Amino acid sequence: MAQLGKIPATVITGFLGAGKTTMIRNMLENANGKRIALIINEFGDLGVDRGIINGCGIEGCEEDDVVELANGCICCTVADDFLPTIQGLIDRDTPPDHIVIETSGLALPKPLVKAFNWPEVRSRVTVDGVVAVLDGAALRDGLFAHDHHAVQAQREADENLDHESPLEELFEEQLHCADMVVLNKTDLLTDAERSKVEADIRAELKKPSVKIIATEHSRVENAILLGLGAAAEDDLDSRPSHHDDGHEHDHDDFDSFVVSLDAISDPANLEKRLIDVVRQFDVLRIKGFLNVPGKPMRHVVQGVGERFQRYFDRPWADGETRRSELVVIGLHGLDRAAIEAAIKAA
Ligand SMILES: Nc1nc2c(ncn2[C@@H]2O[C@H](COP(=O)(O)OP(=O)(O)OP(=O)(O)O)[C@@H](O)[C@H]2O)c(=O)[nH]1
Repeated sequence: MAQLGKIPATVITGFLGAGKTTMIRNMLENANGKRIALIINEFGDLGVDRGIINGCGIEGCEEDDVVELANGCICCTVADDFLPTIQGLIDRDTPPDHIVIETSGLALPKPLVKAFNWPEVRSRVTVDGVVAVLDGAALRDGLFAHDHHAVQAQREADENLDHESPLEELFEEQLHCADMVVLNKTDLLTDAERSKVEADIRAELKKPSVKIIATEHSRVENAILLGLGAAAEDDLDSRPSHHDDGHEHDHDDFDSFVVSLDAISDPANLEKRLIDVVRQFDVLRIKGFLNVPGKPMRHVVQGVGERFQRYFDRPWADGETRRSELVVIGLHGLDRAAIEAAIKAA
């Protein structure tokens, strides 16, 4: 048993807003004393996901068990950022029982799995499994279609679709690298839609052994999620990638920036403007926090495409500056000035 004594690491991939952070929160809430360290690969320079996890108040979830990678792309920062981070975790006096890595929704998973073959890491950690979280509602809406002929035909028929979007490719990378697929947001699907989406995913998967688990709010038992024993770092060949020829992906495919706002007294009105922004520009995801005057709690905003959620998540801490900040993530070439103006328009 080559894996004996190694710390298992689970890599969680999935497109923007699929439900990765939600899954991690569930996992921490049900850790049952297992010490789980989290490595979060944020896209953009505002640690929103960290904020959501740290604000959770989950017992046993210690502040220093959450480590954030500074740069948005793991595959380019493996040596400078990721390896030292993982080394730091395993060199602790009490190393974690399990390491969970949430990749940015736009990251390629395979270079990350490859990084576990780095000598000092390989001897101590194994990739227990790669889990792909998928947004069932987005798939139903055909946002990441698998039928390339249809997509191509659609592109040719529609002048607005002339650019070769890298999104399908990224989506395939995540599926092909996965040991388990979590089909999330099934509350938004009918039974027939769910069967269709599952069949589409099954057709795209390369390994018949990969299980597809349908979930609402990313609820999967830890016993199912953790302990897959995949040793993915030894099994790279079964995970085909568009980038296996060494061709680097183009980091300019995506943009992200932070918009700082004044206090927001009417979040519902702001949401309307955000939906307009998503409709007008190539924006994929908007998320962040708002300072609502007169409210003791921080207000979270989460947008995936045109679907927005808002809620008060926790009280502002003593000494914490009450701020309103949103991260906007989209395809390269976002018109930042126009988007900022549209968001701020009274
Ligand atoms: N209706 C519905 N909403 C969900 C479900 N799972 C998650 N959401 C919502 O979808 C939004 C995105 O969820 P997250 O868990 O932040 O997604 P993520 O994959 O971490 O997103 P990124 O960090 O942007 O990549 C949040 O508003 C969630 O509350 C689900 O099963 N059904």
